[in-house]
Amino acid sequence: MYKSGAFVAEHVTPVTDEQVQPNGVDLTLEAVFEQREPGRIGIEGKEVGVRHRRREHVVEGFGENDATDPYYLPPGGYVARYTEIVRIPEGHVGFIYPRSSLLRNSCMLNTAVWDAGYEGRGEGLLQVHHDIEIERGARVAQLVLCEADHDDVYDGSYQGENVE
Ligand SMILES: O=c1ccn([C@H]2C[C@H](O)[C@@H](COP(=O)(O)OP(=O)(O)OP(=O)(O)O)O2)c(=O)[nH]1
Repeated sequence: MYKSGAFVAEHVTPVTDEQVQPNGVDLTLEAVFEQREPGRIGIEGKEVGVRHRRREHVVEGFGENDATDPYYLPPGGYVARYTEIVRIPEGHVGFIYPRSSLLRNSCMLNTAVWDAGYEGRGEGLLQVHHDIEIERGARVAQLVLCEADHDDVYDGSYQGENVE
């Protein structure tokens, strides 16, 4: 059974009333990264290739704008990091869906499974199929939690990621 947005909100920090939806909690965009070096998925182990944080105001041909300008993203694949720290409680599994306004603007957020016991500021693959502007701090995704059986809890290399 999927849990209510109010329940999900207890496991997201920080969270405002505006982010709490009937069935989940909206997550906001903290940063956008562009991959510069190859990564590697091995039979044992994996490596994330070098990525560079994209500046908010890169607009081809328009020079430097104000630091408060939104991200201007031409078509391509980007790694999006969420602002909020998410904790997946035991007895649950998390899924993130893109905000539908992204799809309606020819963009997609690809996501994987959020394991019971995971805590951190996670990331997703932002596919841009048509130029789009996204403000830092804008809602881009929705986290939902579903009750789930499991044996162990998450103890992988991304545990505690991006949490100072
Ligand atoms: O779209 C997603 C999906 C999951 N996660 C977080 C939560 C999840 O619990 C953790 C690890 O995900 P996964 O188990 O898929 O990573 P892996 O590639 O198998 O690495 P590891 O073996 O270190 O867990 O990353 C994200 O940040 N984004």
